[in-house]
Amino acid sequence: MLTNVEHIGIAVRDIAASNDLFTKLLGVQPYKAETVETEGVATSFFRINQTKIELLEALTAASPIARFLEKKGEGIHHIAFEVDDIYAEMDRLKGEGFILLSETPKTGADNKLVCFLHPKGTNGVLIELCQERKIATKDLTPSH
Ligand SMILES: CC[C@@H](C(=O)O)C(=O)SCCNC(=O)CCNC(=O)[C@H](O)C(C)(C)COP(=O)(O)OP(=O)(O)OC[C@H]1O[C@@H](n2cnc3c(N)ncnc32)[C@H](O)[C@@H]1OP(=O)(O)O
Ligand SMILES: [Co+2]
Repeated sequence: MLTNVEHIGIAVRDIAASNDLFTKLLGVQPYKAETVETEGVATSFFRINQTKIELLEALTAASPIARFLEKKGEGIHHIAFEVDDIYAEMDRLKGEGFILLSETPKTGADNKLVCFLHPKGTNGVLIELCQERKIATKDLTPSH
């Protein structure tokens, strides 16, 4: 099940300049910055109540963000939905005919499991599914 919008991803050319811009716009500073090597991106995150904004700058020419900036310029790059069970959602959405961009979940920011749906199958909007990694409850039970 999709439970809520987890974040909105915005592609930017210069994350330092955009951090200043979004700090002025939102009235809060980014609460974290993270490099995600597998996607070739530097990110920063802003939060207002439950709403999260992810700024993304390309670190390599092969990054999806570099290609996006080249073709479309800066702007909204993706919408990420939190899911309770990413494997179940990937199966369900594949069954509904959506195009998954990976067969298995990848590791995203915050060590979450993520999977993308191709924008060609979603009215031109890149969709990210993301799920918190679950810690087995037995790992939290104190041993006696
Ligand atoms: C930080 C980690 C993580 C998190 O935890 O939050 C992230 O958010 S990572 C974000 C960056 N990673 C990704 O975007 C991974 C998924 N994306 C991809 O695999 C690719 O970008 C793509 C969607 C498959 C497109 O790649 P490719 O086919 O190589 O690029 P093209 O430039 O040729 O695009 C083809 C086609 O698709 C359109 N497009 C591309 N990106 C988007 C987009 N974000 N939104 C809407 N449309 C998009 C592009 O314009 C092309 O259209 P046409 O020109 O009409 O063919
Ligand atoms: Co994202």
